[in-house]
Amino acid sequence: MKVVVSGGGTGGHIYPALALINEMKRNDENIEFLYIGTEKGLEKGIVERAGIPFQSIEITGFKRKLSLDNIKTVIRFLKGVNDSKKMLKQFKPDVVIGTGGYVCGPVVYAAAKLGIPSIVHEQNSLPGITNKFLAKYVDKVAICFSEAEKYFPTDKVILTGNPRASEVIGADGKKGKESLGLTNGKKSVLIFGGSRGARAINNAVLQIIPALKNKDYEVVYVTGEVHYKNVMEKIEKMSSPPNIIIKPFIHNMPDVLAGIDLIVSRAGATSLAEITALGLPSILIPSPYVTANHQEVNARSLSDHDAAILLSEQALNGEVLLAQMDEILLNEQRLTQMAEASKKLGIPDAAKKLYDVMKHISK
Ligand SMILES: CC(=O)N[C@H]1[C@@H](OP(=O)(O)OP(=O)(O)OC[C@H]2O[C@@H](n3ccc(=O)[nH]c3=O)[C@H](O)[C@@H]2O)O[C@H](CO)[C@@H](O)[C@@H]1O
Repeated sequence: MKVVVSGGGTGGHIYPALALINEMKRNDENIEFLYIGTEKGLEKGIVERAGIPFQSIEITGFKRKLSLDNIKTVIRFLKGVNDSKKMLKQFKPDVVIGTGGYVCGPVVYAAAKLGIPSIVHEQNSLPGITNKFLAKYVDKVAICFSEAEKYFPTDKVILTGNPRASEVIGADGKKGKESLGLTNGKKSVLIFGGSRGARAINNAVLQIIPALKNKDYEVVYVTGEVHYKNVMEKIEKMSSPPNIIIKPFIHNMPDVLAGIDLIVSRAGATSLAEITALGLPSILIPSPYVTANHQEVNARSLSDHDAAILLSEQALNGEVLLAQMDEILLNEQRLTQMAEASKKLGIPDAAKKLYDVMKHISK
């Protein structure tokens, strides 16, 4: 089988694609892949690092308001469709999948127009503009939250979950802890702001660094690549306690997640799929800067079931964050209750489900 995968911009669209690729490779050793992304998104680095053949097209997203930029975007979209058609005709895939981000627009549209079986994977509970547009042309729309069902044609939509959930299930928590130098048998919390980091979360963490010194738990704090230098400059001026490990980005996230007891993060859909697959309690601070506030909807799907605490960015500060971390991490019963509630929401066999749909449409 030959498969084209396209998805990009941020980790939330790229890691599900790679998890699916891994699942397909495990089941079919003759399978061939081509990943189509952009040069500018995070996908180029992450996909090439994973050793998957990568080609790029140029594309930008639509502005919500009418503008000259939108005309340029339409021109770029049409050029993207043309370039994608050339790549598809050359590679001759049996099936094409888009996992989100602007780049999938021209790639999946081109596939549908060439009569190649196609599918989009929507990670969020509120779909993005690209997937809503593509739903008209593709054979299937795979979703991760039942809340997303109503936005797509009933005969096309199917709940598969997010393939990253399957990937983290098989991860090695002990290895993850060792890779960061965490102590075995000690509780730990991982704080990160999605795949790119979040300034608001960084500011709150900076306020509590001195207070963390007296805590009987360890903290892994991921700043996001672009914020790392700035955060470290501030941290160097205070004395950072030994129970905090600070990183710009974590490349072995499945193993790390499997070894952690509590998550503090944004509410990106792929992170949530990982958290629920492993049954991890979380404090979620949805990004208010995303389309239609979709991260809050994602977060509610966990907090409504007591699997997570939803903390708005407006209410976020160091004191509140520390109090909530203590409330969960220092109370074994609370930790267990939240972990169980989280686990119930996970779809650990998502990768297999999605692969089955792809095999079905490619025949
Ligand atoms: C600002 C924005 O538009 N964010 C969107 C983006 O978020 P974002 O890319 O932040 O997505 P998620 O939080 O869903 O996923 C992040 C992914 O990166 C991984 N990771 C993160 C940090 C790190 O150091 N190492 C690492 O490997 C996580 O394990 C996860 O697999 O895509 C999500 C999925 O469609 C959406 O729900 C988010 O709203």
